[in-house]
Amino acid sequence: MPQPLSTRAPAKINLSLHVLGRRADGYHALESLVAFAGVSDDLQLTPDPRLSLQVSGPTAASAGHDGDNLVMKAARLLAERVEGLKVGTFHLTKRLPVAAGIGGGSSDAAAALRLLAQLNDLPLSHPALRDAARLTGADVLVCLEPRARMMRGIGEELGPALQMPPLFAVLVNPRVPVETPAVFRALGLQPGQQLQGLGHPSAEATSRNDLLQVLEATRNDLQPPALKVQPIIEEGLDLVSCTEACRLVRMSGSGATVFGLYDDASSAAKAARFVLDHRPQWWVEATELH
Ligand SMILES: C[C@@](CO)(OP(=O)(O)O)[C@H](O)COP(=O)(O)OP(=O)(O)OC[C@H]1O[C@@H](n2ccc(N)nc2=O)[C@H](O)[C@@H]1O
Ligand SMILES: Nc1ncnc2c1ncn2[C@@H]1O[C@H](COP(=O)(O)OP(=O)(O)O)[C@@H](O)[C@H]1O
Repeated sequence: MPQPLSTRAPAKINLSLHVLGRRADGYHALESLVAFAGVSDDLQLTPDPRLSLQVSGPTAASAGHDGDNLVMKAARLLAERVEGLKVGTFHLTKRLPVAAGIGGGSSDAAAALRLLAQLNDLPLSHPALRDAARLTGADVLVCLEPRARMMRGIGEELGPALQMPPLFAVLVNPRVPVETPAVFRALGLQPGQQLQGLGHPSAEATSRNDLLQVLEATRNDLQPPALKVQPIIEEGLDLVSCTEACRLVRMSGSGATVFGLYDDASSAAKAARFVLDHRPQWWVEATELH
């Protein structure tokens, strides 16, 4: 029996997200500082001539039919581009909430591409791998090498990995899915419409205080339209705002997950207990962002 290969698929957090306009093809041009959390899904690949997927874990049911899973989409797109690609059986342990603004599906797809790259001795810079990532979804490329960095365009322009001081965070999701296209639609931009960008400050910060100052000068432009689509997000923002020693509260991606940032791990853990005490049914995690 061949040994399985395994990797983590960490949650993606948009620390900032500026919308610069809407392209003629309907997609929105973005500028976002992306980081990755300690909480994740897990993916294993056991080599086999046939490509297949099994999904288990607490949020497996909400991830949809296995055949439509982004893990399979990414693997198929790579197999179409690399002749004789060795494949196998994927086993996904799904823990992250689905349609939550933390790119769980994108991170799973990127994890699948990393495992296939390892099995086939392909470098992560291989053009077929990067094409498969881009074609699977806008957020997949940034998840391929999950390190904090700037992301621009619709996710195809990536900056270098940033030496970011670790941020201690609480992640809060009401377990209500929010569909990304609905939030972009609620922004109400016409194709071809440009926005007056304020410009994104440099995220190359040396200390946590510097980084928090940079983040305070940024925003998530999808937060107001997401609140219109799913007003429960406001409850998450309010609860996290009430936690002790919270330095910044914001929504990630198109929601509904919101995050709070703290100076140390114990404040983040305390904040998680506070939110869970008030909303025992919600998904709440204290974690580090890198
Ligand atoms: C908003 C972000 C921010 O990181 O994250 P999430 O909230 O999904 O986590 C991403 O841009 C989401 O990326 P991803 O979830 O991969 O999007 P895709 O599947 O490619 O696109 C879903 C739909 O969202 C809209 N879309 C997506 C990205 C973009 N830059 N402009 C868009 O208008 C389009 O309507 C598209 O059909
Ligand atoms: N592996 C997967 N994990 C989560 N969702 C998936 C996966 N594969 C396909 N999907 C579909 O992708 C959509 C977006 O899911 P997800 O990546 O969790 O969203 P978000 O980026 O907003 O957190 C969902 O509607 C879901 O049905």
